[in-house]
Amino acid sequence: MGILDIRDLSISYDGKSVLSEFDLSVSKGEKILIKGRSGIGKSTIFRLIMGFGIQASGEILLAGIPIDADNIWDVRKKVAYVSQDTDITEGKVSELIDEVLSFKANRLNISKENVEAIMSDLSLSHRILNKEYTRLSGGEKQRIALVLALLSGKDVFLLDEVTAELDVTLKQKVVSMFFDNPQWTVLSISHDREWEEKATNIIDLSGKVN
Ligand SMILES: Nc1ncnc2c1ncn2[C@@H]1O[C@H](COP(=O)(O)OP(=O)(O)OP(=O)(O)O)[C@@H](O)[C@H]1O
Repeated sequence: MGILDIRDLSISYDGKSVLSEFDLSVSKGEKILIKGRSGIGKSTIFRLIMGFGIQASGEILLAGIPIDADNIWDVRKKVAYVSQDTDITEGKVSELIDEVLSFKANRLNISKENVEAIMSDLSLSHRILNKEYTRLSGGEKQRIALVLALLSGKDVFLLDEVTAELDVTLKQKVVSMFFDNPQWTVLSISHDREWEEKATNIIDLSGKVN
């Protein structure tokens, strides 16, 4: 049993099979790249793990416990999800960061210097703190969403195309930020080769689908 287990997962939309009898077992600390052509069902897997209302058969377990409607909020407390849709929130960037840091569990180890170091690694100037999130560029939103995930204190990450809008240097930095921590379990959906080069396991969904 892993930190995350997917067993016999099948999904279809309007009679068309998207995923069929899909199995995956992820051990703590693994760094997984999920790839496969557009529309094959990669994002659907993440949405199911986070409990975003899709009918499916099969089972998903987090640390051995089947995810269901009663415990989905526990799952969301433990798993950081950065979706392709970066229009996730609104408010000033500084307020969003303060909100994440205000959760008791996160206050323990994170200082203002940590935040500044992460932002500087992602080439984000401190001036962005005063901007409205909704006014940021696509790449800036993506990087702030990553900062929020990195500060969340969680240790399982589902990252959906989070480097798509970044330049090569930033892509490499983001991959290192998530993959270099041996404690973190990371599943990344991406077409970027920077993830493929460092992943411990590559799941290619092509050929697994009807
Ligand atoms: N709510 C929905 N209703 C109907 N069809 C859906 C729904 N959500 C996803 N689909 C379909 O399921 C298939 C898989 O979608 P998904 O977003 O998982 O693909 P993906 O592999 O992540 O693609 P991409 O690489 O383009 O992001 C697509 O054909 C999509 O149109």
